[in-house]
Amino acid sequence: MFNLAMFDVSPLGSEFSQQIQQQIDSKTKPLGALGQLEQLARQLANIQAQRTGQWQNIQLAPQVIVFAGDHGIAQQGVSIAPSEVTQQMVLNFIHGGAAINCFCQSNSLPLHIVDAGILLPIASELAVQTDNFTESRLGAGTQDFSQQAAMTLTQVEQGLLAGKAIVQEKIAQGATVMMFGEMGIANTSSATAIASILLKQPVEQLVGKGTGISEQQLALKTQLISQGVERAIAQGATDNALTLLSEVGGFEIVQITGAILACAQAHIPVLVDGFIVSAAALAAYQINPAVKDYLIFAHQSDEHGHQAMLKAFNAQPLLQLDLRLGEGTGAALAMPLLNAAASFYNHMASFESAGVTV
Ligand SMILES: Cc1cc2ncn([C@H]3O[C@H](COP(=O)(O)O)[C@@H](O)[C@H]3O)c2cc1C
Ligand SMILES: O=C(O)c1cccnc1
Repeated sequence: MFNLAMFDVSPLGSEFSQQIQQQIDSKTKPLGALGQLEQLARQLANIQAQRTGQWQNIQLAPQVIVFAGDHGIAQQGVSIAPSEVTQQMVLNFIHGGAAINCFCQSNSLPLHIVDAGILLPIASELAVQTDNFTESRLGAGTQDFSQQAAMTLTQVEQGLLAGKAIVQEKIAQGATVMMFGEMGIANTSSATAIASILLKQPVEQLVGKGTGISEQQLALKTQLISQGVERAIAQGATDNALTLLSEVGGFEIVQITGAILACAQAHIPVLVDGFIVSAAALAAYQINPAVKDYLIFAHQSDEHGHQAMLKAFNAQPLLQLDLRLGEGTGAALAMPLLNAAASFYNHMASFESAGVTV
């Protein structure tokens, strides 16, 4: 039987905080001079200490996982592209040609692709041959959430567990920091609906142009999302994350939600990408607010509503590059900053060892 207690997360404790702060303050620099990198080092060291008891040396073994899913609402013309592009992009990921492939390559990040429920599965011969690919399909795309629930509660539960299982496998293989990406034509509509319900803000304030739709399409998108949001709220989505995800979620968003919860549960930090992954993070936060302690926000997306989401987490994102792509690209681009935080924390000389007297 599915039980949300399977996603229990404990908040970060403070038993190591003093030693960690002392290590940072002993470094040969004015107190606090490494700014946000110091906060990053504190968070990374603390999470690792909760997991392993070891706080002196931050070890980062990153993993990027991109979840793909299709969305029924795409049929209404709320994106620049049709749903078929989701599968085409999954093939592009597998063949190494997408933006996320380039940034994983340039930052030496391993990339795994998950079919969480795109319209048509990729050819089984290719799926079998590709060892960085997992088939974890909840269906052939969701229903159009402007008209009816996107998926059943059973699919939500399966999706949360599937995301958790995928992450657990990567953790068992040694990953210690996780980045999630997504691909799914029209998934900014789903993410906007989730944000509107959880932030209790009207769709008009959060909706954006996604892939770059026209003003006319934006008006239609706003109206359709609002219809779905209204129904979801009537069904009790405001106080129940499972209802929320079944009403307006996406297969990739649900699996990312389960994956984020599983990371927090295992004391693994998550470097959160843009608008869609942040919506999954909001859903995870609704299920268990303690997840917040394990989240690091990579960047502020150019998608209109992302700022409001970041504000809800009281987050200061690491980068602002006007990205509006998803795929995990913002997270992959921010990973060098985590490496820099670990590097100064692990290797910088102390006043004592360097003989520097201030
Ligand atoms: C070629 C192409 C590659 C992409 N890579 C990420 N997205 C991004 O755009 C989609 C969300 O925007 P919307 O809600 O407007 O459809 C998602 O697939 C997201 O990952 C892409 C979109 C396209 C067209
Ligand atoms: O920030 C994102 O994740 C995003 C924005 C627009 C389109 N796709 C993704």
